[in-house]
Amino acid sequence: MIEVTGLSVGDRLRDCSLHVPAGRVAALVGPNGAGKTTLLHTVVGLLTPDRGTVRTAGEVAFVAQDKPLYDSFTVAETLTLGRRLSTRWDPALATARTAEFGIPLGRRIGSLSGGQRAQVALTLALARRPDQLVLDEPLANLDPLARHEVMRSLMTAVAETGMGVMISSHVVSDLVDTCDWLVVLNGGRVQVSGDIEELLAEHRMMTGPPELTLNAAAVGGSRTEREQSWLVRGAPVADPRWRTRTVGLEDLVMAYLRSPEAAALPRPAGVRS
Ligand SMILES: Nc1ncnc2c1ncn2[C@@H]1O[C@H](COP(=O)(O)OP(=O)(O)OP(=O)(O)O)[C@@H](O)[C@H]1O
Repeated sequence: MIEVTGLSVGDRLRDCSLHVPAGRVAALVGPNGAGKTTLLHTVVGLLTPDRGTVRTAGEVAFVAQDKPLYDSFTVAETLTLGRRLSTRWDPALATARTAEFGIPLGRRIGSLSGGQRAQVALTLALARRPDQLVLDEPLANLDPLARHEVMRSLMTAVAETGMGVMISSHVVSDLVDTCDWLVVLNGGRVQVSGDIEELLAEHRMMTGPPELTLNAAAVGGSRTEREQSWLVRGAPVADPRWRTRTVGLEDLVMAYLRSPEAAALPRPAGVRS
């Protein structure tokens, strides 16, 4: 569970509120400089906000964007350090994961591939048996195969433990199959926070001839000489001259990012039952 209320950090985060229920796998998406890292650092306690509060339940493990590990340590030494720093350390999980990914315990961290380094960083976090895992761009700089492997192994861990995850990424397609909660951050503000299935069910794309007036709550749209298309939140428009189609996660995220003033937040603000 992550509950953020009225959070402000300089002009990097402005009055952010969101509530991710326990056990959810939340995607945190937004353009460069949106404030994703700042939000995650505040959630895990690395940054003190100017205003607002953060609540998390249980043990929180964080994997930072640059996956800080000691290059001169071997994998075994890295795991030993992890064990010394955690009271909940699961040695069997740590050894099984490194074996599963074919990472030799005697190898120095500095000589690992990007994918192996990501898996060691993830292993260090998972072996602490967290209730909430927070990952800042864990897939950055990884090739498509390694991205898939990291996400697959993460989802296996989630299925086994029921822990909550918040994972930031620029690439929505990496998260489509794995996340069930969406947070869109744009210009330091939370634009969207909600259950992905519910969000997709309550939005639709409406396309119609250019002269029609749309009587619905539109997030954003586009217009050509021949037609106009709008992402609409709420009930579909009854007029049969409008064609309606369901939206995917990428359509939804892009529409909100293009309309920074639009928002899809739970009622009452920031709190879900
Ligand atoms: N230590 C800092 N002090 C002041 N401003 C900062 C600091 N770190 C980042 N910023 C600024 O805060 C804004 C948000 O940065 P942040 O790294 O949180 O965004 P982000 O969404 O994670 O971006 P990216 O996707 O590029 O990693 C940016 O404008 C950045 O330049």
